[in-house]
Amino acid sequence: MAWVHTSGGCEVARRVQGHAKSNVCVKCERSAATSRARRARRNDGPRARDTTNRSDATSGVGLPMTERGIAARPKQSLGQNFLVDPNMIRQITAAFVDAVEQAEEVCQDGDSKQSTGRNVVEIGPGFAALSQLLVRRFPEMLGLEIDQRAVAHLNEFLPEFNVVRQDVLETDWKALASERAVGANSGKLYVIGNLPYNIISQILFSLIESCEAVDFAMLMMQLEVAQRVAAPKNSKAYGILSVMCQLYTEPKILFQVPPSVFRPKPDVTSAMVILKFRDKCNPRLDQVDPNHLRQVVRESFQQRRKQLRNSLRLTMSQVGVTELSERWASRRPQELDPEEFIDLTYDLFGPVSPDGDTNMTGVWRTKSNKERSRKEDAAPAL
Ligand SMILES: C[S@@+](CC[C@H](N)C(=O)[O-])C[C@H]1O[C@@H](n2cnc3c(N)ncnc32)[C@H](O)[C@@H]1O
Repeated sequence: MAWVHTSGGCEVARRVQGHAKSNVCVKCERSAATSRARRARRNDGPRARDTTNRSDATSGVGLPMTERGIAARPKQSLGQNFLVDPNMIRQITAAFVDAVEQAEEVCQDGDSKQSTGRNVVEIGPGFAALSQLLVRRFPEMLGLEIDQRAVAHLNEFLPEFNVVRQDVLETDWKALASERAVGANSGKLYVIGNLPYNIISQILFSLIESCEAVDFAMLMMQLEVAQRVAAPKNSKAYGILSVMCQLYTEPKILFQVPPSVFRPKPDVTSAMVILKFRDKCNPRLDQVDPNHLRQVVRESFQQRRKQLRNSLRLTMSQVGVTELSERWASRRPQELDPEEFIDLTYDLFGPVSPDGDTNMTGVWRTKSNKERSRKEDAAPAL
């Protein structure tokens, strides 16, 4: 008689009462006996014991792990693709330590006092794949993690790591820097994160809005997004993200990261990117209203194939301009340097009014996780 595994699909084998042992599930074509054996191996078999030690191979700290190399069932809604490959984890942490040392210009002879990492912030440490190693070098570093299960786990098994439960999209980077970066060489934050891909642009914009508080950020992102961030003008990937990131930072793709180093495996290749925030952003940025700059960049790229004289029609009518100047009229947005968007904004709107606000807070970022889920809760089911 045909039967199927029930409860949670074929991974959780629960035999339907009365069916013979040799029966094969009509869905996964695996017998009940095979499923039982797999379950036994997973719970207390030798493979499970082996993989419990996998965190030792990764770090030597030995946080408890499941067979999949992670400490709890990943939540897709929080973009939880955990790093499990020891070599990749070492490569990322080594690159971060190098970047900190470069930022602090630590002398090769070791004369300089090493930072204890009070200004190091990890976004979304999860189950500490990176922090296990980083906290040894930066004992005062801070983790911002939204998932209470991860925070509780780290408090128990990695108590030396200062991690707080927080939505990174609600973080006030300037306040954090004045609290934690005082006395650090640059007086700014060093940020690292393997982040949920669905909020990466929001995080980038929130860091940009607080650019004076951040020295550099080393972030994992989808390769495609990394290429957009670092794209030169006239390339296909050049767009809003490229303009904004390059106006405020010098982005550089460090290396690619294959799906195989994560659990669960994402569908896409990722990349580690470092964004070094500019000490001196273009002084003309202070002469335009950031809301106007945002409007011009967005509108220009909304119809990227069109000449600016056509794509900027709305803004032109808003400011009462009938013709764009020769400098801009027949150009397309991908032909403009990031800095030229400041000039274009200035030409359209004029200087920011003396009582105008050049503070960027809230200009680019839109929704926090809380707002998003509130909105999702309120939305009617489709
Ligand atoms: C891709 S996982 C990476 C976890 C860990 N760093 C690693 O490399 O294995 C992303 C982490 O960010 C956390 N996260 C997601 N949204 C967040 C938010 N808005 N604020 C803070 N952390 C968040 C998730 O809970 C998860 O731990």
